Amino acid sequence: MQRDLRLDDVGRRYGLRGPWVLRGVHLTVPPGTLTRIEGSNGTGKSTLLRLLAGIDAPTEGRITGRPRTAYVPERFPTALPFTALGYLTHLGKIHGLSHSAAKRAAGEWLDRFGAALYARTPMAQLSKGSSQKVAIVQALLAEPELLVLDEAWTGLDTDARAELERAVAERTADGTAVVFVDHDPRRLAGAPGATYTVRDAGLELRGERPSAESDGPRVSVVVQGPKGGQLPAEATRAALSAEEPTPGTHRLTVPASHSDILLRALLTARPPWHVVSVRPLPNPDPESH
Ligand SMILES: Nc1ncnc2c1ncn2[C@@H]1O[C@H](COP(=O)(O)OP(=O)(O)OP(=O)(O)O)[C@@H](O)[C@H]1O
Repeated sequence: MQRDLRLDDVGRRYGLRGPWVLRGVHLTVPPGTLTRIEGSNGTGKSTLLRLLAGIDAPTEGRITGRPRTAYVPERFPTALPFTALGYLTHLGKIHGLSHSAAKRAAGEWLDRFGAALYARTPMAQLSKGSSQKVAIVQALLAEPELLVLDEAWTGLDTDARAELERAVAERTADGTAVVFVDHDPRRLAGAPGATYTVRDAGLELRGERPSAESDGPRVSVVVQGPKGGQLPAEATRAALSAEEPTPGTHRLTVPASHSDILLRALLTARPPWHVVSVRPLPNPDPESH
């Protein structure tokens, strides 16, 4: 994603005389950011995500800077005459892959989400959880610059939920913007980004670092690097805080969902950094916030 996606004075209502579901919305989504959208039921979260995903158009206002976008809708249509693998291979080809590359990528993603067993199951026969995995894989296969996730974790098993958090962290580290809605306030808590609340048809910025230091699981990573060495930029971005207690030794605090990214950045740096310890931190007392 090269530039910001911008919503300028955007409004949406359904029907000529319907009430404004959204009005006067200004939102900027920069590359590589993670944005959470929250709000009570029926306030317009999905409407906003559909506008961001580009599958719906605003009634008024402008949306500019649209990047290559993928979307996981709240309800994924499964009544399609394909097997899971056939459908994903087809989509991979639409995204420019050869047949064999599309099939391989689709198979790898299904495997990563624990759905390889269902690769040859007709879509219409998939369980809710498995079809949700197909919905997620179709979005990730597209290697989007903007990924829009509407309750994408719903219906997933524990491993797949963690895998989706990892995939989101990987994508944001690679410059993809991710915008998501999830009913669980702890989802991706502590990951960098902003949280907006949809209320009274408008959008309120709740915080630049949603529940960051407050309630997300965090990990402390101690590393040693070359004398006077700068931490890799990717590692600094993933970290919530960094200190250098003794010269050359750095202690980083990172959301647990981003620890893989941090470690990869440190270990693949040239020269690589030495990871001294990785330990989970106790969750801070929510009462203290
Ligand atoms: N296609 C549509 N046609 C008419 N009204 C719609 C349509 N989609 C949404 N609405 C209305 O717009 C309002 C906002 O709906 P939306 O689904 O965007 O909210 P939401 O915050 O995502 O809700 P939930 O938390 O229940 O998923 C609701 O009153 C809904 O009935």
